[in-house]
Amino acid sequence: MTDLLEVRNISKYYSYKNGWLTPQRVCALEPISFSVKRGETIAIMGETGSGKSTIAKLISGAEVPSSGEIFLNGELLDPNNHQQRCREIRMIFQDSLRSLNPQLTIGKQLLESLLFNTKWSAAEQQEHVYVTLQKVGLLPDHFDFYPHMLSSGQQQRVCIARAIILEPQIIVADEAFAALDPSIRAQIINLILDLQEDMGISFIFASHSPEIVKHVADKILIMHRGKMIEFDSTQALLTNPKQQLTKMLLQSEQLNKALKHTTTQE
Ligand SMILES: Nc1ncnc2c1ncn2[C@@H]1O[C@H](COP(=O)(O)OP(=O)(O)OP(=O)(O)O)[C@@H](O)[C@H]1O
Repeated sequence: MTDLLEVRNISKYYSYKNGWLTPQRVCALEPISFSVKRGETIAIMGETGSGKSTIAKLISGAEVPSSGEIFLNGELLDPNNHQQRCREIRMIFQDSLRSLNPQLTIGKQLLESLLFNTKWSAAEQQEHVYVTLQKVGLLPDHFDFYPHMLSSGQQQRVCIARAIILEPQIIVADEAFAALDPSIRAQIINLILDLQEDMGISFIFASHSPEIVKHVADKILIMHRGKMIEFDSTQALLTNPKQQLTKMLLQSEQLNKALKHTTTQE
């Protein structure tokens, strides 16, 4: 497998004003570098506030890095070229279900990306939406449904349809499936694995769930207070973690919840 994505020394600082004081600078992410191969799945784990979402937003182009560069197939990605980024790298957000417009039918919402990013005829666009609905396990009839007419699992399938409709090379998901019922979550994860196999998409996802990470990820990146403290294959981190935090994050869901609780109390 060749490197599809290369992240080189990207960092993120936020500035915010605190009353009349001089602006404060927060380091959300210290410079990190890693690469992702075609078809590979990378999980990002870490406590709350460790920088997982920041990495997801920088890769998807939702935020501009303070330093560093990102290369796709060896080509430098321009942080301000949103059209290039949104074709090749798609993001599924934490509150993806709320990102569906309640006033537009599913078909119209899926057509939007095609209108802005392709020169296809209306008939070609419509046909592509039907094919995409089918790929995520929905029916052509769902084209005319409004979001409230679908179950949460079906709505999540629509979010995945929206992510794959432009046939991207990478999907970035930020805790996108955490709110789903466990049985639906399992179906959605399996759907993503099937799509990944069919379409050769690389998948980068932030997650607090060791169960999902162990099931899905080829490699795991461990974050702690804005720093990458470990990055290795899932197997290597399960059998020989170098950091105590890695061990704890990969232990059971219950221990993980306890860890999350103690870190938020700090
Ligand atoms: N827009 C912002 N302005 C100021 N600080 C921010 C901003 N976004 C994130 N941060 C800070 O950057 C750090 C990393 O945040 P980030 O959201 O990446 O963490 P996370 O690991 O994704 O957390 P969670 O698991 O809760 O989603 C935190 O200290 C956060 O408060």
